[in-house]
Amino acid sequence: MREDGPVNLPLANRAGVAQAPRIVVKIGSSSLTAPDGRLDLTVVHHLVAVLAARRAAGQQVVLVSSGAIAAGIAPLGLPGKPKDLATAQATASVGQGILVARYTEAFGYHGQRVGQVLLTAEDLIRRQNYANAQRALERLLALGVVPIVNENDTVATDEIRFGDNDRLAALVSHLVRADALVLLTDVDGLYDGPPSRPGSRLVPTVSATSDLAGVEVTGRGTAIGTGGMVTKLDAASIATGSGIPVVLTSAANVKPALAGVEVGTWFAATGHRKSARRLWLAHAAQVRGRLHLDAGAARAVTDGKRSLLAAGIVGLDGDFEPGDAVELVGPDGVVARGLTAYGSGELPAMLGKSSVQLRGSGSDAMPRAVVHRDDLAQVRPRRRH
Ligand SMILES: Nc1ncnc2c1ncn2[C@@H]1O[C@H](COP(=O)(O)OP(=O)(O)O)[C@@H](O)[C@H]1O
Ligand SMILES: N[C@@H](CCC(=O)OP(=O)(O)O)C(=O)O
Repeated sequence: MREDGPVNLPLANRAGVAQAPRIVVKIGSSSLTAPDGRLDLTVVHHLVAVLAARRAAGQQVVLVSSGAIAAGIAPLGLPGKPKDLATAQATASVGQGILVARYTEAFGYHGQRVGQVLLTAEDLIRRQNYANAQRALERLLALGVVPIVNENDTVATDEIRFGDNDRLAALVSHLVRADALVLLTDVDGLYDGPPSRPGSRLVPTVSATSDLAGVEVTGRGTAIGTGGMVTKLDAASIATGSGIPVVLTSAANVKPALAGVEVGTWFAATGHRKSARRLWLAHAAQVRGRLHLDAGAARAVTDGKRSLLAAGIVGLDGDFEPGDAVELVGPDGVVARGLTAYGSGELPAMLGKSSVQLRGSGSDAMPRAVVHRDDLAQVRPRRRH
């Protein structure tokens, strides 16, 4: 297993993708769906031929594939993508089997095996589940198998769904310590405005968040896709922020993209690998409540990366227990997420009190920080869908 600790330097450019030992490739529903709404087998066969060639060349590949709902629509005779959760779950249940059967056949044609891995957001929140998923994926890769990952749509509930597979792909890239993430969609890259608008231009490289200033993205994708470009930029930010560069391009460009040719948009790695725990906290944790901070406390947990003390908390909402994930909200909005040391029952009596006052009140011999800095993850302002 790729253990925590020193890792290879992030790939410096697209050319490195061709030699990267381990890559995650994500394909969206919009690319896998033919105009009549059915699974487009031409796309599946083209994708598989390219991935199988990479495998044969020694590269380890994890495929995150959407398309379960799309593949279930025609067999169930539905008019389009279901709107209610229960029908979407049922459609995904029918479609996922079909999808994996097609991948199994297609990879089988190239003499390769696949393994289905269905994950829920919970699997990336709970340490035990995370470790299990990591172990299973590592073993699949060691056995030469191509893991095919999707969200476990049939059991995922509305509250804690990824919904789109872009963020799931970014978190899986972190989970398997991939060297690069390749996001395949129905446009050949990120444009500075809606691609359908005349005059919009391809953005070839994003090296820092400032390169996105002036780029207009929408959350509207195709009728079958979810999240549009917004979730892809979120995914790119999760991956690059933890040291994994991203190539975003069309499914038609998969071959040149994996060969390291200059296609699509390259998002350079901007950060270093984070602990899995911080990444869960920032991007996957199910939040049980909110702590409202005064300006000084908001600054201390962001700029100073200090622990949150009761003295800086002015209010709270939600019903949470010690150890639950909560959002920390400053005067200008959410600044961080963290694991609280106190539940919503005992916190109100502590608000605004200094550690000395709390010691005097006898509640705790040595009051702890409400959120210790090791249990804090900063949240970057999120784009609106
Ligand atoms: N600035 C932009 N650059 C590129 N595509 C964009 C932009 N803004 C919105 N989009 C839309 O995002 C869509 C891709 O998202 P989506 O349909 O959710 O794909 P997928 O199913 O691959 O996840 C494209 O069809 C495109 O129209
Ligand atoms: N898990 C869902 C994917 C949802 C979805 O549409 O994702 P995406 O096309 O990646 O935006 C499915 O397989 O249908």
